Amino acid sequence: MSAEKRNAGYRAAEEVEDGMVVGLGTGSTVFFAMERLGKRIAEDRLSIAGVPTSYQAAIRARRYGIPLTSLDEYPELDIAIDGADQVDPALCLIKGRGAALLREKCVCDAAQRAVIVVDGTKMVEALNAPVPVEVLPFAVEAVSRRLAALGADPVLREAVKKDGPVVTDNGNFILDCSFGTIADPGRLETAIASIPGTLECGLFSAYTEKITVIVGEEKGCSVVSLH
Ligand SMILES: O=C(CO)[C@H](O)[C@H](O)COP(=O)(O)O
Repeated sequence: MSAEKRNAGYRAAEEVEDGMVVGLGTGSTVFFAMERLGKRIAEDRLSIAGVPTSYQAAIRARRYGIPLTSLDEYPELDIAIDGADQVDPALCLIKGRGAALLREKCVCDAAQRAVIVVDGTKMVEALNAPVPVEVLPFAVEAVSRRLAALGADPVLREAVKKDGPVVTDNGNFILDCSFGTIADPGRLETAIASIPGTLECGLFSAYTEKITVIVGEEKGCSVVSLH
């Protein structure tokens, strides 16, 4: 599995050109892209700045020698590189296993292009994984009821190595919501977004035109886009 992830990440790093400002996603696959970018900075004098989507991404980027900046400094990014949990044939995504979906969506929205790095197990005919929803703790019960009315059975994500719920980098909770097979991701995303107290959900259905998916294979990778 890590060979596939490495191949996808390394290939994504080749999409980055000198002078670019790069959104840096969260997760094990995108870290390979960061590792490669760090190498290009050190060996090829690549000059870039990264906008990290989480504390974890920021820590990794620093370790690899990638200079960091912010979305305030650069509200428009040249490119974002990120992972995903599922990708459907229309290039709609489910993200958020790492609970970084809110900043990841801000960065994806701000980027001219989004390069999504996955292994082949993430490519599905229809999205059916639980959708993470970032929720204001104040409203968690009310939001939970509204999500249940949409057909989910929301589960408050529990932390590992900490008692109680996961608290995101933004101070919020995560509800993991299984909807079964999602027939219309855009419609569901809009319905979830309309619930007061919901910050974001892990459905990414509005960026299909600017997304390129790099699917890592045992040897090499394949590239999927709608254009
Ligand atoms: O959305 C994410 C974090 O919130 C990740 O990008 C997604 O979960 C993929 O992670 P990995 O590359 O480790 O499989």
